Amino acid sequence: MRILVIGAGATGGYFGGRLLESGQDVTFLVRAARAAQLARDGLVINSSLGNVVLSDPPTVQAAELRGAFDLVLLSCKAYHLPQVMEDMAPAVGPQTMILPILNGMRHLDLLDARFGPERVLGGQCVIAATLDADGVVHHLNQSHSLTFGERDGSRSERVERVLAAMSGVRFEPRLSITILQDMWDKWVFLASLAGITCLMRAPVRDIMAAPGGEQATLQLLDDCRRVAEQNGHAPSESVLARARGVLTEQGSALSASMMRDLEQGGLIEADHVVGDLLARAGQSAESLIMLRTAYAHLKAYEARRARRS
Ligand SMILES: NC(=O)C1=CN([C@@H]2O[C@H](COP(=O)(O)OP(=O)(O)OC[C@H]3O[C@@H](n4cnc5c(N)ncnc54)[C@H](OP(=O)(O)O)[C@@H]3O)[C@@H](O)[C@H]2O)C=CC1
Ligand SMILES: CC(C)(CO)C(=O)C(=O)O
Repeated sequence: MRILVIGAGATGGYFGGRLLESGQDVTFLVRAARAAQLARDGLVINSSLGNVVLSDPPTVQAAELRGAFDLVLLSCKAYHLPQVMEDMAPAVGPQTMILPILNGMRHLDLLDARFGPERVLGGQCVIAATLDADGVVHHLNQSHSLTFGERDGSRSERVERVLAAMSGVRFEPRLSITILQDMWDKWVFLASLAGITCLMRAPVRDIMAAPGGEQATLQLLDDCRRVAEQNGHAPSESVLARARGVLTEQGSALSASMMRDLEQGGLIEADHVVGDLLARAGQSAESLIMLRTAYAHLKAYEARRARRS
């Protein structure tokens, strides 16, 4: 299976690197600076689940991209998606599967409109990873699952092939027949985690140590849950119980990747992860005070960042 990984950043570098490590036919679509870095230093993954240095990993830049790939693993940030869709278009043929692992949901609509819904799988990953200034991928926790599936819930021959290509890799591949619900479940959790850790500029443990921190977190989770329910994707009680447990765990160092981006003064996926959820609440958005506050805070950060640069 010819696999094109879009971007060799935190998630693309990790999952693409693991696929390459296991002998799969992987090429990274990268921009010039990352191409030079990878040619010089290799793709370096630091992980408590196994370090690896992959020297001279196969890369391609947009202008050189020719011929269809079997699978495109899409791992860019949402704000880069319009340009990425232009750049990856030559790699998408009639049989190509596009597997996005972005947080949120809106990218599905954009990909459907550009490439046709029949080419777009559902997907998500659970991992905490970051790319440092030297281009090293740091895996920060013990999770590294990549879940994917047909959005109509079928176990098609093509997704079985993806699963087979991922067998034996050093991450957890999961073929799901409920991928849309899985994506909504993760979105509810992630929007809560990103919203609260950015708002409080702190990981979970410090929020739990603050008066009212737990209450604010649970209120935000409930706001996100209400939007999912309104859109026909209410999380189950067990999913919610797990989310509550993780979001309020005493002593937990967990924070969202959005908080890491924000603390570094970088771009953030405010509209994609939090704004789009609020937009899907329609008229009820008025009553979602914590979700609206979290979004207003992220937009204020963006406005300040834009003014300063
Ligand atoms: N990091 C995490 O722990 C997690 C992230 N996610 C989600 O995964 C998605 C990706 O996040 P993450 O991996 O952290 O992001 P990163 O910013 O680390 O990686 C994205 C990469 O995409 C590359 N890129 C952007 N535009 C192009 C282009 N036109 N052509 C080629 N490459 C391009 C960037 O390359 P360049 O160096 O050239 O800018 C960058 O390295 C997001 O939606 C995020 O929310 C989900 C779970 C966990
Ligand atoms: C919540 C987490 C760590 C799970 O993968 C994530 O998606 C993120 O921080 O962006």
